[in-house]
Amino acid sequence: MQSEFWHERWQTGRIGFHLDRVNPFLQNYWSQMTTSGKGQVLVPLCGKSLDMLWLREQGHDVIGVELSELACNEFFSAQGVDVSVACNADFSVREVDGLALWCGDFFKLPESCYDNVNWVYDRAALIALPAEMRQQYAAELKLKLPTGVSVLLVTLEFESAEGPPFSVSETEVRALYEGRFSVKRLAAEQMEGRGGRQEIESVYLLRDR
Ligand SMILES: C[S@@+](CC[C@H](N)C(=O)[O-])C[C@H]1O[C@@H](n2cnc3c(N)ncnc32)[C@H](O)[C@@H]1O
Repeated sequence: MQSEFWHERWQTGRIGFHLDRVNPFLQNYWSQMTTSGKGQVLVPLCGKSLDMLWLREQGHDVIGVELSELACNEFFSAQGVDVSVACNADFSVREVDGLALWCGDFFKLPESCYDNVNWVYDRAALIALPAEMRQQYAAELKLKLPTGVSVLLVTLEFESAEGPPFSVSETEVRALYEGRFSVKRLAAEQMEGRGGRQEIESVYLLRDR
């Protein structure tokens, strides 16, 4: 999936993936990720998701990573926050009150960004990528995340090979992550998706072994 595809989606406002509310799976299942206090949450391919605000409200520091400058600007302007932009490696970085948005290619994120990560929240990141990139994405996380990290992963399954979003089965989640994490499907809900097709939205808890 080329970055141009996503830039164009943001420029033309074709962002049907964006929710104007906090994802209910996050609210319902975050407590299963964390029993101990506050920490840092990495949100890969974050768009301008309100989920990051919710995580911040729980007292966590948040690092979002997003390709689109437009998305990053819209995230802060929607909150009426003026934010300055700094440069770091291949990224522009906006940071306010423990919430940092790193704007650039996730696959080029400096290793130091992983140093203090306690949890990862992935909603519509893995499923935004075609099969080969999903492997690279999971490999990146397995390699760079510090010991003890857990991941809350939200995926979609449906009868089509087209995407994004791409259908990702439980079998694939296990194949991608079981090398390092135990994988538990916490819930699955059937829903009507694009064009009325039947989709299953699942939430997984991945725990470092
Ligand atoms: C399907 S959207 C999901 C956004 C967000 N997680 C949400 O729940 O609304 C995928 C996002 O990933 C971004 N993206 C795609 N490839 C990326 C990459 N290589 N690095 C960083 N962001 C990327 C896109 O611009 C898009 O905003």
